[in-house]
Amino acid sequence: MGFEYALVHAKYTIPPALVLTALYKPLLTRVDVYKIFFLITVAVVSTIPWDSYLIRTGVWSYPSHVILGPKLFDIPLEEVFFFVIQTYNTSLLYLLLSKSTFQPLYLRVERASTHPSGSRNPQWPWYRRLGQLLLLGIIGWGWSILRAHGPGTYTGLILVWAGPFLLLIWSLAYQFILGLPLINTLVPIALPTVYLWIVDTLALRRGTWVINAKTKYGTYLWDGLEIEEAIFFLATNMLIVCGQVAFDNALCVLYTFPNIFPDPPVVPSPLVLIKALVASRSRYDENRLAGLEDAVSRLKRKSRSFYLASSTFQGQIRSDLLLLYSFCRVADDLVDDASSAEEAGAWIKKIRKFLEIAYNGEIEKSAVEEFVYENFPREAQSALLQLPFKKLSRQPLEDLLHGFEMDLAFNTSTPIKTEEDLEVYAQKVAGTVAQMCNELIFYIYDRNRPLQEQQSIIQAGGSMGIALQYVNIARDIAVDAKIGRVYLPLFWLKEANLSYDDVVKHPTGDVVEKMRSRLLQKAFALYKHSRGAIEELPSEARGPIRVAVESYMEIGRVLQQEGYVVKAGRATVPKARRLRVAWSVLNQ
Ligand SMILES: CC(C)=CCC/C(C)=C/CC/C(C)=C/CC/C(C)=C/[C@@H]1[C@@H](COP(=O)(O)OP(=O)(O)O)[C@]1(C)CC/C=C(\C)CC/C=C(\C)CCC=C(C)C
Repeated sequence: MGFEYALVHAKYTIPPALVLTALYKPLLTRVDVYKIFFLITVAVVSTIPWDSYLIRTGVWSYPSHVILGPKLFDIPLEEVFFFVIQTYNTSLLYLLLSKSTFQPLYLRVERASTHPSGSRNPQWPWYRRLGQLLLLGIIGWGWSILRAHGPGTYTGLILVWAGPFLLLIWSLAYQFILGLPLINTLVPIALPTVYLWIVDTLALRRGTWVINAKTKYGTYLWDGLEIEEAIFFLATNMLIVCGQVAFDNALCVLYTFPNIFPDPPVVPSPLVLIKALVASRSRYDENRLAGLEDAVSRLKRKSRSFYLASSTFQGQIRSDLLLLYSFCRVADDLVDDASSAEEAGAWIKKIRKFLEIAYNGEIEKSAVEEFVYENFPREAQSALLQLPFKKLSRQPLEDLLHGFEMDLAFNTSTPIKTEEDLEVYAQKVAGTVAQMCNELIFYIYDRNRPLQEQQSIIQAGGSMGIALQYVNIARDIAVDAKIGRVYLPLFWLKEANLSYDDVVKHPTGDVVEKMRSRLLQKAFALYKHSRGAIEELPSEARGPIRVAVESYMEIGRVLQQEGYVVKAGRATVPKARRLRVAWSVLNQ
């Protein structure tokens, strides 16, 4: 009995596990736990028979003075623990590096050239076949050197064992394996592989495990690292990362295409995942993918706070919030960028008509599409058509349009005379947005929560939306003045002996600053009053909603400091500060 092998874990595998756990913990979801657990189970179950065979046939061995003693099918427990901890570490690294990637963008439609829409991505099936041929070749070569019972035995055993798993994963998930950014695939394979090569070099030198001289080539990658060991760690990390990628590929198909999977579960069974992976790629909805692509690029261009927050959401809710943002942004821009009040009014009318037909269960989808294609500019169409209106009630959307109508009234009168008017306006343009975010969250994660509980949380969300809108107004006093708008209540201006036009002409100075602080005070009071409700949301949404709210409220905190940085007339939160805020609220 000895502690040598156990010490390898104490020194080299457990410390990175602890660091990775601490780093990923604030982002961990139920699906992540499921994924890690699933892969560890597959890794342990598939490696035990193989490893046990290697030990029983003497390909490698462990001197009795380096292990604790207990064994499972002749495999020392330390070795079984190795399968668990390696899978855990590599999986966590993959999850960390993949968090910000919006994976549905890497799904590709594949259609036969006979399909009316023509041949999309005709190269993909070729990539699949090429990869399959390569892997079959590797398996065949492994088999031939294994059968020769010579120095290629250990290499052959690795290839014949790992090859078929890789072939299966490749055949199901080659699109993702090829398409995802290398930081999501190559890096989580390469980093742990090189690390384990170094650990292995040290272990082999100390004799913690020993490879039989007759079944190895005797070739070294570097001094002390047998080529077989190098291949083994590379192959196992490839299996873990490709397994994670395949899992994510399945989740993406499941959550992205309501035409194939109308109501997917949050934590799907392995059978459902397989169904998603084998679903024909010709059934992927191209319009849906284009809509998501538009939504991501719109969010990236227009809102740094919500873009950061969106990367902390996972799965279905991330797509739905992106699509909701896209809709709100497009509607707001159509109205804001109109060349006259009449044109803006006409856009509101058309959006209202769109809602009317989209929510009318008796009108065919094709008729709704036709209406949008005929009435809206090309770049706005996907934002309207992809709105997840089945998960949203109609009233907040209608209220949002009322809010836009209040904006239009600036052309004829001053719609915000009192603090109450300001609150009504903020409720319409932002309270409604918060309501819709929360409706989506409850629909996806907690549909069965008693309606009364949902309502009280949604109401608190509405107040939070108002707080965010106050921050928005406080930030944009000068920007709004440039287009002739003042959202500060007329009553406040009169108290300070200012007229509406005074502020339009001079939106700076001590008096305006005082009003800005007054508005921010109101914003922070509402924020403090409603932030507790975030902790009542389903667990998956709490951290990300904190990020969304806090990174926007941080603009308010910046505005309260002297000498804040202004870009394009607006106070901005430096990127490092935004990241710090996000990290700290995720860790709460
Ligand atoms: C994470 C993620 C992708 C969230 C998406 C949130 C979303 C759908 C935002 C829509 C934004 C939008 C364009 C709305 C149109 C009306 C409008 C302009 C509202 C103002 C937003 C400011 O956006 P921005 O700074 O880009 O706008 P301009 O520069 O003025 O053009 C608003 C200030 C409203 C934002 C309000 C929310 C996102 C609601 C936040 C509250 C919650 C999420 C609920 C909190 C929950 C509880 C229980 C308290």
